Amino acid sequence: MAPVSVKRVLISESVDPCCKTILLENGIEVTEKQQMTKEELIAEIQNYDGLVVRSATKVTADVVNAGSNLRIIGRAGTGVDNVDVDAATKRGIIVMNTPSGNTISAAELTCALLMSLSRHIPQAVMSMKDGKWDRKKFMGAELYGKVLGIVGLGRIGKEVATRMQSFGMKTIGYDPITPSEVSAGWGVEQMSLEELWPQCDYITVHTPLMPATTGLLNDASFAKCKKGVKVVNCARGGIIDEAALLRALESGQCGGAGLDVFVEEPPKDRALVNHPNVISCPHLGASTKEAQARCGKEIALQIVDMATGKALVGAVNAQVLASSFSPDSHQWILLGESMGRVLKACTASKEPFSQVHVTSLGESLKKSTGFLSSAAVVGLLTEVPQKGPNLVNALPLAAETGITVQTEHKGNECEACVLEVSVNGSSYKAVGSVQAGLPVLLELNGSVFRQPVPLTGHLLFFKAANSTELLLSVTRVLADAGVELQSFSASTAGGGEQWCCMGISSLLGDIGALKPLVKEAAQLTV
Ligand SMILES: NC(=O)c1ccc[n+]([C@@H]2O[C@H](COP(=O)([O-])OP(=O)(O)OC[C@H]3O[C@@H](n4cnc5c(N)ncnc54)[C@H](O)[C@@H]3O)[C@@H](O)[C@H]2O)c1
Ligand SMILES: O=C(O)[C@H](O)COP(=O)(O)O
Repeated sequence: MAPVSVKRVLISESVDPCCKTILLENGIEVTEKQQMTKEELIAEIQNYDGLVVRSATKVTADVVNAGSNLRIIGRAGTGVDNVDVDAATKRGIIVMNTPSGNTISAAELTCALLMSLSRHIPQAVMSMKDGKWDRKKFMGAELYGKVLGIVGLGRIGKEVATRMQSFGMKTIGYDPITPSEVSAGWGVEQMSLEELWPQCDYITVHTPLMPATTGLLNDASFAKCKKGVKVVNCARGGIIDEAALLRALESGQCGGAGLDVFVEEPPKDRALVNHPNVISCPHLGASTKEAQARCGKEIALQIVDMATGKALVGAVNAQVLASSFSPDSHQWILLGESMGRVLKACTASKEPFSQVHVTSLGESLKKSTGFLSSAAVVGLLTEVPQKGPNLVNALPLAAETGITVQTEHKGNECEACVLEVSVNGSSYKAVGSVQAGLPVLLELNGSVFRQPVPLTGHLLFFKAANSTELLLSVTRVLADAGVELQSFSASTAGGGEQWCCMGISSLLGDIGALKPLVKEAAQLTV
């Protein structure tokens, strides 16, 4: 992928200073502005091509759309639920995060909340500060031998499990994606939620917030738990339904809750925070020097790597493009885009395409089918290079306009890209490759070029009856228009007609001058 130009970055939250230092060292201007209102952020964002946030900045569709120059939104941390990723994708903006930088810190806070719940440490501290010496009130229970249910066995869930096992807890869990054999390897027996709820003395949730996990612990699931179960949420507010939790605390069904996150942050409704059996923190899971240093450094390096075309790491909305950063992928991307543009120009019908089929051929292109199809769609949707969709938003935009894009890979001796499009029941096809480091067209609508056509500069394509006069007549039209002929390739003649392509010094002012000589003609710049 061509480097994504990032010259000015806005950091809108307290991110470790190493982030700014790394960006500055790599020639990227940095502005730090914290606690902006939504309106201030909308007014400010148009001046930047990069934005770095944590969880407090709400990067809504309004903010994304106001960022007319925005190319990258970097999340120095894990959750991207404060970023409208769909809106960013539609605008061709890459969203990236640093998901492992704060894993240990979030896991340690979870363990601290579990321990505090078992021994009422925060409540005892408050009572001491209040001048009391109350030894009876804070009778606790050992964690040793108790059952901890872990819902979500990803990075943090795993670290919590191994730490709490050292306290002698039995760890059971549920995760729809992490295989049971994998979690068994770190001591977590998996089971269905129905089986899990009644066994747990403690439950901790470590999933992302999404429709399937919103209200995962609700009135119905609390009812299935042991009376007095204690729960921890260090993931996202709303995974444990807050109203159901309050009801369970009041009835005693829930014996205590440790909360680091809330549906609304800071929470205006203080009922949970003020409940005597609730201990809470103001979203401190990632607030350690180490986690912040890691996340700040990682997001800065990821932005620099992307801006220099070295690698795309941590993208949450453009993973398919990660392989587009390999050294020789750039020419294949240019090929895909150019083939798209050629096919669009040389398609008799000017109706929008309904179906696009991209096939990559050759073992070395196995991982390139994703970005080749995005590149081809960019070419099909764009008249002028660099203006319009990019590799990030091409496929979502195609889907939005009703174009079906299919991709396929076939093992083959030669590397090539085959692009087929359908419009109004007719199909058009181009075949291209990269030869000697240059994108070339090999075949157009069934006509195979005798010499591969270099896809660069201004190109004039025409289809005409095979005749010796043709070339002379066309060059005369070019000369009359002051246009120089730079290269020429013709296809083998099929049915007496052939496709020809001329590299020309500039586009013809009026392509209509060729009409009496040819059956079809199109010119474009690639
Ligand atoms: N409190 C904090 O400051 C803090 C810090 C870091 C991360 N977090 C949050 O912690 C959560 C976990 O982070 P992580 O890095 O471990 O993420 P992760 O992606 O590594 O793990 C999440 C796991 O949840 C599982 N999952 C998805 N849907 C599920 C479902 N319906 N039921 C059960 N499991 C399901 C996934 O398969 C995955 O294994 C995220 O919400 C993240 O935003 C909070
Ligand atoms: O998802 C995360 O990384 C955590 O919730 C931390 O958020 P923060 O960076 O705002 O502390």
